[in-house]
Amino acid sequence: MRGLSSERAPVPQDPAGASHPAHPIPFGRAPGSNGLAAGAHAVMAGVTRIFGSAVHALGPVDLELRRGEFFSIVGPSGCGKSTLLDVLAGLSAPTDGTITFEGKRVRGTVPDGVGVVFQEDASFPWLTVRDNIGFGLRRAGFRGPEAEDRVRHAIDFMGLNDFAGAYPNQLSGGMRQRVCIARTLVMRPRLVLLDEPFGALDQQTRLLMGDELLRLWRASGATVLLITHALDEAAMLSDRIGVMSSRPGRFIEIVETGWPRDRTSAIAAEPAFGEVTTRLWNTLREESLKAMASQRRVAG
Ligand SMILES: Nc1ncnc2c1ncn2[C@@H]1O[C@H](COP(=O)(O)OP(=O)(O)OP(=O)(O)O)[C@@H](O)[C@H]1O
Repeated sequence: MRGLSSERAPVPQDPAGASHPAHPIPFGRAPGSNGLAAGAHAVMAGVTRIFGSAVHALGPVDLELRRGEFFSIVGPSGCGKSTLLDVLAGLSAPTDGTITFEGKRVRGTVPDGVGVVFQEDASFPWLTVRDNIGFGLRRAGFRGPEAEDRVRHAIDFMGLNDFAGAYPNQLSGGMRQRVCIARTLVMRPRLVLLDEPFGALDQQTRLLMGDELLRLWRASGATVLLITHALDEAAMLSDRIGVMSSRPGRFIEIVETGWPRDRTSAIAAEPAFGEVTTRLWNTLREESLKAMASQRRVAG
């Protein structure tokens, strides 16, 4: 296992070096099987987002996501994390700067190959688990045996076999979130953006879901960007963690964990895990105090 390393912005350039999964891939393809060279997968260059004339929410931000990596973002509340994700996904236009995904400019719409999972339970209450998971496929015109096969695999992979015909109100919060994740991943995105997907879950379920997310990440070969408030979650799951400043959010440190690709939540028992979380907290503490002080000024 490599040791912890950390650096201050700017973000380094490096090939992905992702290993190929040895088992079947229910949700996607092996890294590189789309014919694209390893390296930068998505790039934000000089990106800012200003709301109206007064709220400078983000940036300037430079970020290079490496193909197949698991990258998490932590930062003080209100620093612009969700704004960054929205802009990267093409859901919101940047005020300045450029975003590219697989070498193409992102403008106005979510590019083909990008999937987004939000914190709030986005399952459709009137559809069964099976139909929820197949929703995007049907909308994209996938029908017949291939679509059915993908949905069946997804249900199986997520351990939802006994609930395929159930409705969301018959499921636990963790299961509903699994349905939402499966619904995104069944589209086989090459870049998955997750905004606090486990925010509403209890600690135990979060840990289990984290392991599941790692399993999916390995199986799909996708690049993952996760936004989280939980430092231990970021430390446990990620290859790299970007720490953002208080608003307007910028990257003040990128921590590289050096975890092996086949890691699980058991990594939390390693001494190096404590080093990662301590480093994150040391950087974040000062920024969180700044954010709280400025919120107090606004309130007062
Ligand atoms: N549509 C909008 N119009 C005006 N201001 C906005 C809008 N969306 C976000 N903001 C502001 O931009 C700033 C960043 O918000 P954002 O939601 O990106 O932060 P965050 O880091 O994700 O917050 P949290 O950690 O609390 O979820 C905040 O001050 C927020 O009030």
